[in-house]
Amino acid sequence: MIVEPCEDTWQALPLPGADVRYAASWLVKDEADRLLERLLDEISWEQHRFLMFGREVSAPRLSCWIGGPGTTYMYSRTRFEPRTWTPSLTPLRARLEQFCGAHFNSVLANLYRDGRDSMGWHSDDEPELGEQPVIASLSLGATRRFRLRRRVPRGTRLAPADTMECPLAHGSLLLMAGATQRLYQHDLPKSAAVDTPRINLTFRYIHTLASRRP
Ligand SMILES: O=C(O)CCC(=O)C(=O)O
Ligand SMILES: [Fe+2]
Repeated sequence: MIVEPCEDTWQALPLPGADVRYAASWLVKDEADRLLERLLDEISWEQHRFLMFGREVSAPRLSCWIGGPGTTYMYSRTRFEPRTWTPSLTPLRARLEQFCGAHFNSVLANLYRDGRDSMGWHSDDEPELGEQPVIASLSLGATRRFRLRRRVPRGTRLAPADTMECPLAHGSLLLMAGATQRLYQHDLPKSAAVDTPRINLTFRYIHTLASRRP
């Protein structure tokens, strides 16, 4: 499938020290609709399990880690071997590389089946992503609340006003670059009112580190 981004411009989010940009309708609605249908079918959705406080837990969403050879990804002390690129994702990756001026060799696909699925606060700061990762995040389906907040030392209180919210619309693209992961965390909270699915694709570049853990 050829994905033709529509003309759009970046809107920078006012987060000191970070580089976060949002393009509200990177894909026109028809293309976004078709891509959502294709990906629901094409991706082999799995429930990832990982360690949290020493216990194995199931992620509250379905996921699939996709990439080329050597793009093994470690998070929460769990190792994910990549699945291969799918027919819709290959041309999409090329378009995104051109639009963002960056290389991507992998993508984490997440499927939030409805508003009960979510993702907790985290930064995408694993060593294999490098010092200043460029992450392109494409959203399809239900609009969900994406939040960002500054990383602060443990025990520091943050006021509600310290959290910025950016609803991610069907066909939108969010780019996180520079010091964003080092300085900020993000999450996708549960939303009781949402009863339709959403797919999010975060395109990344995995560096092969000589010192990687086995
Ligand atoms: O679903 C989203 O918009 C966020 C996904 C995310 O943060 C991630 O995959 O690391
Ligand atoms: Fe993330």
